[in-house]
Amino acid sequence: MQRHERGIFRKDRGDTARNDERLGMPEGQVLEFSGLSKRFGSILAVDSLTARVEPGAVTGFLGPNGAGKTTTLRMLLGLVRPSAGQVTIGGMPYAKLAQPLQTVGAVLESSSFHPGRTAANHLKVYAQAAGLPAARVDEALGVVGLADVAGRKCGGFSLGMHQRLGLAGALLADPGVLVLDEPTNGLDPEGITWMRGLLREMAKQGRTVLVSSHLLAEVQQTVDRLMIISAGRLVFQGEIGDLTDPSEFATVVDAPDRAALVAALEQAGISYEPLRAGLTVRGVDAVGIGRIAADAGVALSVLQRRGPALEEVFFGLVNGLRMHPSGQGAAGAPGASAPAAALAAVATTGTASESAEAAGDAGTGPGAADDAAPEAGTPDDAAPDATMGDAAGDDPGGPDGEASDETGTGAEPAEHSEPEPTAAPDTAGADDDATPDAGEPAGAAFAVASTGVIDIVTADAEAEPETEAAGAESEPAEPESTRAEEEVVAGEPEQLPEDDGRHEQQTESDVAADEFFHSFDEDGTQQQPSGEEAEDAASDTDSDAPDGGDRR
Ligand SMILES: Nc1ncnc2c1ncn2[C@@H]1O[C@H](COP(=O)(O)OP(=O)(O)OP(=O)(O)O)[C@@H](O)[C@H]1O
Repeated sequence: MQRHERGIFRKDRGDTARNDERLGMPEGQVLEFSGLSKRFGSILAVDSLTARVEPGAVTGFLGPNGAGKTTTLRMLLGLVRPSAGQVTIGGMPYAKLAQPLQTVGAVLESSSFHPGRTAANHLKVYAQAAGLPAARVDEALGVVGLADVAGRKCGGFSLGMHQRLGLAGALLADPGVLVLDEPTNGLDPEGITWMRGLLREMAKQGRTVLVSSHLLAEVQQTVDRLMIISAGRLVFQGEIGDLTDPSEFATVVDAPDRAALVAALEQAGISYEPLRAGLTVRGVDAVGIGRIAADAGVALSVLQRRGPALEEVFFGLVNGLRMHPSGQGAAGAPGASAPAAALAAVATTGTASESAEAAGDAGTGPGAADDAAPEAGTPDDAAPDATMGDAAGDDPGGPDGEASDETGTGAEPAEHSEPEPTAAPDTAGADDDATPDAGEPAGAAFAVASTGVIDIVTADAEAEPETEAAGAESEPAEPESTRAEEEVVAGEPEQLPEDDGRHEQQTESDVAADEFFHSFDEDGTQQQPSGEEAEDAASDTDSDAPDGGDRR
C-alpha cells in the first residue's frame, strides 16, 4: 500500500471499523527521556528529566512559562543538544531516524511563512524536501481545514490559519509521532474544539501525540496523560486521575430528613463529620453513599464529591507546595532533590481536609468544579473533518502580502558546513512521484519545526560542539560537556547578556533552513544558486568553524 493511502490520508479514513484494524497506520513510537538536562550558561533549563511518552494516547506536556518545555521538545527533535542524558524516539535519537519526517511531525512555537507565498506553495517546499508527492499538499490542507484557501498568500492569514498551516506541514508525511508546542495558541473556540478532536483522532489511530501547554485547563479535556515540569524538573507524570490522591476527596451528603440519613449511615457502619449543612464522609464515594441512602429509602438533597480543584493541584506541583511520587519535586521545594521513591511518603497532602471542611455550603467549596469529568460533554471524539470545513472560513486577518515578519530574514550568516538540503534523506517507502535526492549524504535529516521552516540536523550532531547562549558564538567551539563541567565547578553563574536574545537569536539550523526556504520560488520550485552565490557559499563554509558551532 502506498503511504499516501494510509493514516490520515487514507481514502477510507471515515470507516471506523477499518481504522480500528489500524491497517497500514503510521506507527506511534515511545518517546523516552533519560536524565535529560540542558544548561544555557547559568540557566539550567531542563534538569535530569526522565519520562516516557506512550503511543496511542495524547500526552500533555505542562509547565509554566520558562519551565523548559520548548527546550525539551527541541532536544527531542535534535535541534538543541542535551548537556546530559538523552532522548529517543522509538529507541533512536532524532538525528539517527531513517525516515525522520515520516516518523515525527512537529510544530514548535509559532510558525512563520513567506508572506507572498500561497499556503499550497509553502507546503510544496516541505513536500519536495521530504520527497513526498505534491498531491500530499492538498490532502494535508484538507485535513487542517485550509483547502479553500490553498491558493491564498500566507501573508493574509490569521494567527489561527497560521497554526493550521504549521500543522499541515507537520502532517504532510503522515507521521506516527506528533509533537506540538502550544497548538491552540491563536485558535478561536471552534478551532480549539477542532484541534482537540484532531489530536484525539490521531491518538486513537495509535500515534504518539505530545502537546505542550502552560495551562492545565487548556489540555484537560484532551489529554490522557500528563507530564508536568517546573523550572526544568519533572514534578508529575501519569494520568490526570493520578494527580490527586483518593484520600484527598470526601463525599458531602445531606437529606431533608437528616436524622434518617444519619441513621442509615450508622446502620452501615460509616462514620461522618457533621457540617453546617450536611455531612462529610471519607473513604466512601458518592455512589456508595447514594446506594446506602437508597436502600434505606432516604431522599438526598446533596451528594457531592469534594476535593482540591485540578488547577489548584497543578499550581501546588509547579510551585513546590505539593509533591508527587512520579516526579522529582519542583526546584527549591523541600525534598526536591530526594529520589522519587522517597517522595511517595510526602505526596499530596494539605488541602483535602480544608476543602472538605470549607464545603459547608453545597456548591461553594474549593473543589466545587472538580467533578466535571475531563471528557464529559466535549466533542473530542468528533471526527476532525467534521468541523474543519467551517473553520477554513477563518477571517484572513489582512490583505494578501501585508504581513512582513518572517523568521530568518536579516539573519546572521550561517556558520556551518552542513550539506545543502535538497530532499529528504531517506525516501524509502515513499510514493512513485517522490523526488529523492540521490546525492544526500547519509544521516542528514529535516525537522519541520521551530520557526515553521525546515531545520536541519545531521546524524553526527551529537558529536559536534555547540554554542549555547547568545553572545557566545564568537568563542571558539569546545565540547559542551567540558563547558558544562566548568560552569558547575566554577560555581559562578556565567554572566549572560542583558537580553539573552533567545527569541531573536537564530540557531544554525534556523539560518540554514531559512536559506533553504528562500531557495524556492513562489511556485515551490527550487532555484539553483548562481555561480557567484555558490562560490560565496563555498568560501563562507571554508572560512567558518567546521564544527557547526552555533547550534544550540
Ligand atoms: N537559547 C537560549 N539561551 C539562553 N536561555 C535559554 C535559551 N533557550 C531557553 N532558555 C531559557 O531556558 C528556560 C526554559 O525556556 P523554554 O523556552 O524551554 O521554556 P518553556 O517552558 O517553553 O516556556 P514558555 O511556555 O514561555 O514557552 C528559560 O529560562 C529560558 O529563558
